[in-house]
Amino acid sequence: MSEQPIIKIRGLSNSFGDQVIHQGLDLDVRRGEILGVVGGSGTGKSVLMRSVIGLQRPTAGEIEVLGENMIDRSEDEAKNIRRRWGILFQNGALFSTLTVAENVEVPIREYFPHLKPPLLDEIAGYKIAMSGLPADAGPKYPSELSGGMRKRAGLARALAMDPELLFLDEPTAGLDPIGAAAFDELIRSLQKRLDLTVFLITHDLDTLHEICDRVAVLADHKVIAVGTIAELLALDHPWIQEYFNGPRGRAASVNHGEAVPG
Ligand SMILES: Nc1ncnc2c1ncn2[C@@H]1O[C@H](COP(=O)(O)OP(=O)(O)OP(=O)(O)O)[C@@H](O)[C@H]1O
Repeated sequence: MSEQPIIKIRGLSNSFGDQVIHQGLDLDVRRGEILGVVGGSGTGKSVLMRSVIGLQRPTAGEIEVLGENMIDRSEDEAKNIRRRWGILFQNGALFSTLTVAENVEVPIREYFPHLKPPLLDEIAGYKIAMSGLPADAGPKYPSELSGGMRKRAGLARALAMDPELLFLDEPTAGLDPIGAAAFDELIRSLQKRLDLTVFLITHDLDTLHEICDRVAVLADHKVIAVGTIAELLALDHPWIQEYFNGPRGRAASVNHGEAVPG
């Protein structure tokens, strides 16, 4: 794993009216890692992700993604960077009037408008299979799929353009524990196979233990700590201790065979 950050955030501030969300937030995401982002509800995890992908204009700060400055880019420049990442939004954000295959084809058509259906279908079929969906999922509409299958369809679309970077917003939310564990496994295996860097917002302690290389903690308007779970546990911050060392945190540690302090 290289030390060169694939996402570099410095001095990021975001506010809505009087409500300060981020102030002076710094964060590096290293190439090839799965970085988990955690924090209490409303601490601004989604706003952080939206800032990085250019959907939220920060009030101050610098954001570099894949070596490119993300602030004040022209639409053409932004489009060129966007094709290098994939995003799985919390609810899957699939177009309900398109089939799964058509959903996967949306970004491909945007960048390669001249590709003909046989090739488009072939690429979509490949991404659908890669996401662990059966081949017969392609012609189905999102409403015909289970929640877990919809997530996989969203993932297939996120992978459509062979991204280097994947943004996942609470990918296991709403899945049963077995479905969530299977989805974790899928993310880990895809990350290895495709050499992806993953920015992953989650509340799921099992996901953090199972697949995250490092975890960034949002509190007090910034990233207060980033490291492995063992490194975070060594810190004396009340939220971190409560989160990882509370009853659920301890159960997750035990389930993953880690030593639980005191
Ligand atoms: N477009 C917006 N306009 C005004 N306020 C917003 C906007 N987007 C987010 N907020 C506010 O910013 C705060 C942070 O929101 P965000 O969704 O990033 O939190 P979060 O950490 O992802 O929370 P959760 O864990 O509950 O999903 C919230 O108080 C939210 O209401």
